[in-house]
Amino acid sequence: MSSEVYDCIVIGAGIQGSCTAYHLAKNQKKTLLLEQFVLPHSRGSSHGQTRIIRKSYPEDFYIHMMTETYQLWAQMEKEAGVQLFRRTGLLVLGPENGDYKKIKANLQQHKVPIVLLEKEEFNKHIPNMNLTPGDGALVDTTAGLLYADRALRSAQRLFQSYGGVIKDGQKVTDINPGSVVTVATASGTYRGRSVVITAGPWANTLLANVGLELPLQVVKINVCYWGEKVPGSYHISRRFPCFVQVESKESKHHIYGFPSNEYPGLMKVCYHAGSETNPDFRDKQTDKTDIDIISRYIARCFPALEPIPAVVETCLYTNTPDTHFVLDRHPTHSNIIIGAGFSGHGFKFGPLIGKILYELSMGQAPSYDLSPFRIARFQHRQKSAL
Ligand SMILES: Cc1cc2nc3c(=O)[nH]c(=O)nc-3n(C[C@H](O)[C@H](O)[C@H](O)COP(=O)(O)OP(=O)(O)OC[C@H]3O[C@@H](n4cnc5c(N)ncnc54)[C@H](O)[C@@H]3O)c2cc1C
Ligand SMILES: O=C(O)[C@@H]1CCCCN1
Repeated sequence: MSSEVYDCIVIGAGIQGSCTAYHLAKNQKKTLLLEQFVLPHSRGSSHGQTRIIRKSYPEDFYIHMMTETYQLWAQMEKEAGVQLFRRTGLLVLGPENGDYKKIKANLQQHKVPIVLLEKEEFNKHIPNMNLTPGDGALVDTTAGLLYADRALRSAQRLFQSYGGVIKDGQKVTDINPGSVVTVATASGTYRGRSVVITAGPWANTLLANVGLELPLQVVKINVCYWGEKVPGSYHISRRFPCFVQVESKESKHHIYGFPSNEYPGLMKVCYHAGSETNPDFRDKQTDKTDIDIISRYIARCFPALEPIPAVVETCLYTNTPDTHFVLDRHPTHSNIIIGAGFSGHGFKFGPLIGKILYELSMGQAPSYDLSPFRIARFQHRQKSAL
């Protein structure tokens, strides 16, 4: 074992761990970032070209957090000298009385600039798309997309430029709590005054080492790309926005997509649900119900797309029962910090999550009210003996 003691060891180099490490090193903390796979990799939740960034949430606390998050992304863009955010607007659609109504009211209450689209003028703004009768439609004009792979690389590169150390290809196999925490991998043992666990779909595997089990469900998401019948019909350069259909005839779960940009002639449209999986054996899943749901939605609402996917990739969600994140200290070891359960919507918050986990790991008061994110909310479900 090396005699070196880090201020913090971050386990897991997805967007949350990489952003946490970035804040730590930027604040002169001696930090080690450990990753089980050789970087970059596509087996967790943070790979792929794009993610939606938006204030369109029904909950106040997420809108509130997004104000600073946009600033932190802009700051990271500046430091990295790389474009990470592209404003496309986000088209939000759904039956007037459901979640759509809550999102609209929340955006209006928080004075987020939006444009309400009446059905008569819908196609003037959004060509090649059919608005479902009875659905409301609005555009959150501040929203857009994040270049995800680039953002992840930028956080890791900045972390290293501030003196941080990344050791990839090193799976953590044991964690021994104490005032100095010992973390073991097959290649070495490391010591840190604090540890942040941001292990994505593997969170519970790691937490078992510190006597904790959270009610997390790992879900495989099919990331589907659909061919444009006329290439360019939904292209980003034609100002087609990102969209979220919050509920639809086909499903109560979101269907969401991005303007075509990543692969020429293809538009990414996905379903916000999938089948439960084991992150180490996920390719055994063959359920295609989700793809059928998107197909039917596309046939009905996107007349200029082929309703059969041209490319299907995979990505994992780690869901909590209420879909809110876990941002907390370990209940008995206060220098072990947990960031988990990002439930398919955590990427956009990366730099703010990183700041919050940094604050917790340094024993500081967090800048936000973390009550929606506490482990204690699962008390009745927890299987741990704590
Ligand atoms: C298809 C899809 C679409 C999404 N769309 C959006 C969106 O539009 N907007 C949005 O905001 N969010 C979105 N999300 C959610 C977002 O991408 C995730 O919330 C986020 O990437 C989670 O990051 P993470 O760091 O927690 O997990 P991960 O990226 O999985 O990182 C965890 C890391 O820990 C490592 N690790 C695990 N165990 C160990 C160990 N024992 N030792 C060392 N390392 C370990 C893993 O290898 C992994 O690299 C989407 C997710 C998916 C899958
Ligand atoms: O976090 C987001 O913004 C998207 C919305 C749709 C579902 C997937 N995640």
